[in-house]
Amino acid sequence: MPGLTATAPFPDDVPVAPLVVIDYQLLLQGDKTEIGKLWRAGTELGFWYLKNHGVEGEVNRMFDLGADSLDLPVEELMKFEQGDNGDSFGYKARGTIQTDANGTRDNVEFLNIAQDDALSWPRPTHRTYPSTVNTHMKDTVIPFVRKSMDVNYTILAIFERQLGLPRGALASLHSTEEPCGSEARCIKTPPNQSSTGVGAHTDFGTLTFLHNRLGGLQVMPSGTQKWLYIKPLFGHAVCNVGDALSIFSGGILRSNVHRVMPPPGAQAQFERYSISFFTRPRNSVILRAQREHSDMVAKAVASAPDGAFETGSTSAEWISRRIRKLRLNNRKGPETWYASMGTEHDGIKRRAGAVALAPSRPV
Ligand SMILES: O=C(O)CCC(=O)C(=O)O
Ligand SMILES: [Fe+2]
Repeated sequence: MPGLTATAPFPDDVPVAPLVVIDYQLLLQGDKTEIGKLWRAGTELGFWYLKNHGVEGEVNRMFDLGADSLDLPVEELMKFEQGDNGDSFGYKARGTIQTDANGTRDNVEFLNIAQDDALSWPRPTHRTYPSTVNTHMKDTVIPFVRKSMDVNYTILAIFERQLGLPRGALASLHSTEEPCGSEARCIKTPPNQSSTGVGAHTDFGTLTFLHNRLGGLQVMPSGTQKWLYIKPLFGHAVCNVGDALSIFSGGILRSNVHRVMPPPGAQAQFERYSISFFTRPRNSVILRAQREHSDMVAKAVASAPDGAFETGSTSAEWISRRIRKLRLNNRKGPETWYASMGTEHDGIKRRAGAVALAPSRPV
């Protein structure tokens, strides 16, 4: 199926980000060198590849499910549209969100399936989904969600230890006893685009587990003004830290700015799909540094500007604000775009600066 397999090679003449490769099996074995590599990746770029994660089969099935679902007639998909109130779950139609401060329309569509709806299936916790999702909930979505949760919780437990937090301090903020914003996502970008797919952003939540076959994802390393492609590597996931985890850690872990551009070179002529899983905190968790529980986090907060990492916002409010402000129907001017921004942008860390705020352009 076009876009589902890499039908053209990733070009070798575009700038590429030097992500480290982390071996998930070594993490599970408690390998100290691998844990050290993960810690450096989490605190420096905030992105890394993950190999041997054991979710390859489920990911393949999610690519098929995503393509089948986003091939449904748009009138059918529109019955599940996320709307303008800041809800994430459901279908996001093309052209409904802005990709920069000028209000440039996006060209991607996606389907978000709540972790809670997968776990409570067949009873919906949040909402219902298109028929393709229902048909494959048991054999595809639920196994993908469960395995992705295991991967992200394993990484979270490592960061918890490395940050000097007591056992369970981060895990308890992500327990399933309360609804949360965690979700699986399939994104589809049409072929031969010249404009931005997903504008510069940080991820809203804790950890992202992403699967790409075509290029297009770009990251801007901190202290630079350069967008670098993340080259898809066969069987390797791309993982990254989101805002919530950056805030919990007092900024020690980095939630880096990234965006999705058309696939580079000959890959541009194909439809692009991506599959991701976002772990996010329980809805009522307040996004603030966990400084009472860790000297390392307390120290990081002490050296940051007053009030940094005290958002006063619950996880649910944080996500809802950011999605609401992205929707073009809610746009009042450039300030609506700025209000959609997360930790790299809104003054909590002041790292990426004005560059990430500028309209996105292909490199
Ligand atoms: O499609 C991709 O490669 C990444 C998408 C992304 O950054 C997101 O959905 O948050
Ligand atoms: Fe993202």
